[in-house]
Amino acid sequence: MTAAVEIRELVKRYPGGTVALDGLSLTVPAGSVYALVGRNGAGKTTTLRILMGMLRADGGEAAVLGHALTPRATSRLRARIGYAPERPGLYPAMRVSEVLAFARSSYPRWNERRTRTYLETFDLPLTARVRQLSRGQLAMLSLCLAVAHDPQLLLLDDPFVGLDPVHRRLYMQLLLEENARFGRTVMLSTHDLYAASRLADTVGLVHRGQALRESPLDALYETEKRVRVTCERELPEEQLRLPGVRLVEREAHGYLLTVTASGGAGPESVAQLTARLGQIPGVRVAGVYDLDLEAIFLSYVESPGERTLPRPPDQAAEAALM
Ligand SMILES: Nc1ncnc2c1ncn2[C@@H]1O[C@H](COP(=O)(O)OP(=O)(O)OP(=O)(O)O)[C@@H](O)[C@H]1O
Repeated sequence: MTAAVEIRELVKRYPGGTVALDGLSLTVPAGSVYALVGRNGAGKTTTLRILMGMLRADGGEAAVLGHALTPRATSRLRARIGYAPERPGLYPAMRVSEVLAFARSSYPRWNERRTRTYLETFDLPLTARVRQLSRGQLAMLSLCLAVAHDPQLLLLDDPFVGLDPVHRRLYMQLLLEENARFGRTVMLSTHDLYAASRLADTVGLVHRGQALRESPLDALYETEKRVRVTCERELPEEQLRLPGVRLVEREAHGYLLTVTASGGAGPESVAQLTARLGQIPGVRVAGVYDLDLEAIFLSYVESPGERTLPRPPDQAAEAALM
């Protein structure tokens, strides 16, 4: 089996008309740590809930651990999936020990020793009540619950929210260990692009219910670059828009280009693309720069109007209107 999750052309419409998924296709390789990233409302939670069988898609197909997602399959698959939802729905009055006992009764397999070790690692007292737990502590308890039954696949929805940097690092170490030692595939949605870049080997960028880009992280760094060009004379922007050039920004002595190599009809490598740019009369390539995951993310999903804050109302103009 090569894919732990395979999603093809998935569509989900909510009552009221919101199209949350608009033909989403993704492949999560078995054994990978896969980060699903995207803006608020991109469709990440919807995707994970469909994979858990908590929501029905309106179109398309999905397969989890080699099984097509039918209502019968999902109830059986749940024993093989560890799910940590965005907002864990635990009874506030229950103690941590009671939550564990309740969850244990639902699974034939349960690794009590490891669960206890994780609780200790996270300093989670068994006697605390759910309502006394902070947001970060709830996230950690949620992970303990998700891994306790030795699942093959972990689906974690925004797991780092509320974690302090020390706990976030511990949490990431545990995930990497779960992945490396026990071969669990981890698919997580997150806005924490630092964590995603440290953890994930594959990234899926979802935008408005569609996959904008899906790639191994190494390949993403290799193919997404910024190129600074200087121009001897005034040059229309359009001349720089070669295949593979996604964004063109004006600078003092030229332009800053955001480029993607190997993109469809684009060039095969960044070197080829810069060579072609250098052949444009009057253009000199001054430098090629790496991008981190956040910069890559922003270059795909940020619209130009969002880069500047709205201007405060002009008081003089307002006064003149009164
Ligand atoms: N129960 C619902 N009823 C109606 N619309 C919904 C419902 N749940 C989600 N949506 C809408 O579907 C879209 C996708 O939501 P979803 O929660 O999947 O996004 P997300 O990528 O997880 O966002 P975030 O990063 O903010 O958690 C959004 O426009 C959201 O408002």
